[in-house]
Amino acid sequence: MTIAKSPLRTLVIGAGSWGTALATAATRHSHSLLFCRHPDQALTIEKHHYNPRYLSDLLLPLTLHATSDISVAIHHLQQAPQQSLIILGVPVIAMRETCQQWFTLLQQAQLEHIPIIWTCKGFEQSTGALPHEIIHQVSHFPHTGVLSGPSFAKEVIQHLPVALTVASHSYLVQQRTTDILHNSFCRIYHSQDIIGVEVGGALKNIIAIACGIADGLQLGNNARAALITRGLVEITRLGSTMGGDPSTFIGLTGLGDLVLTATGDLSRNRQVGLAIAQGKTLQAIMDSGITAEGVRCARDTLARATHLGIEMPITQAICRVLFEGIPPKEAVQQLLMREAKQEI
Ligand SMILES: NC(=O)C1=CN([C@@H]2O[C@H](COP(=O)(O)OP(=O)(O)OC[C@H]3O[C@@H](n4cnc5c(N)ncnc54)[C@H](O)[C@@H]3O)[C@@H](O)[C@H]2O)C=CC1
Ligand SMILES: O=C(CO)COP(=O)(O)O
Repeated sequence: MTIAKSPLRTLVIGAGSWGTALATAATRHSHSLLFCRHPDQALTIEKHHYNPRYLSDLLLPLTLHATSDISVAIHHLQQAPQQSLIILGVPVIAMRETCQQWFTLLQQAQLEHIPIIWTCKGFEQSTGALPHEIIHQVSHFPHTGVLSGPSFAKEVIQHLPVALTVASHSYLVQQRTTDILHNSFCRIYHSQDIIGVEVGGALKNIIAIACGIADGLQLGNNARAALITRGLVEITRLGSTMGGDPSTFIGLTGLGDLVLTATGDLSRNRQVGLAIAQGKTLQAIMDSGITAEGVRCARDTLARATHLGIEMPITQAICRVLFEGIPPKEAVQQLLMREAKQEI
């Protein structure tokens, strides 16, 4: 079926790198509209087919449309409410505000039955809530889920192969996400483990920072492999205590995303680690406007782990470096010099 004849419609809210990439992937099987906060951004995408603020060197498909007008976005969904999907592509820091604004509008337009998926990775700072908890606090919309997995936006815009997991208790969410995003370069897997998927996505960012630091200090391949493996143990320990299925953490959204961001230089969290190892201050790094959710997540995770009595030595070491100013080399020594113990 040609796109002109497709009944499917996608609205992506949040025109950062990942929102732009997913809106691009969605043009394969649906009429895809990207909602931008800034009118100039929407105009440039419409007229010149690139996002002037994110990944601006990549050309976007002519079939991708953009708007900064909320009424246009709502009208887009009203054209085919039974065939639509909404993707929330904003970071966790903007999740509550975005949901509060949009869910009211969707309800007023009687569009609350449209499946909604989100992509953010982390805990809300003020409440410690996971994204699905924010969603449920704001609304009781029936068809919601999380989309996650190892995926650099740049590669997705370039149509390089990627595999993602959508976790939801709603069959409609899984089916609509698959109908719209599953194609010859993008595989969609299904899961019901929302907590496991969300916790894996949030915590891998902390280990990506740790690997960036280790690589920046030139500690070698052995050190990186140890950090990834022991990092996965930490993620699984906390994640399963929080209610995630232990097997989720060795899947795409756990180990998969961990390997990607711990080793791939496109990862902003890894870049934070590399910059810290070069002696840059956290303040200077964050002032550059980089979205690196592992920084906030490290503090929130450590607080949660301490509360639950769970040991997370790598996370603790990262917090010492990021927030207490301990030199990275000293934190490495402290990690290595802990008492020998049983591996499993
Ligand atoms: N970039 C990537 O490759 C991937 C990112 N993700 C996740 O997707 C989420 C979004 O990431 P990116 O697009 O990379 O971030 P980004 O920094 O590139 O873009 C963030 C977007 O959110 C919007 N935004 C920020 N604050 C807002 C607010 N208060 N209200 C409304 N909109 C706001 C910005 O205008 C921007 O469009 C993050 O949680 C990230 O972890 C997931 C997979 C891949
Ligand atoms: O989550 C990501 C890929 O799956 C993107 O990682 P960064 O946020 O570290 O860039």
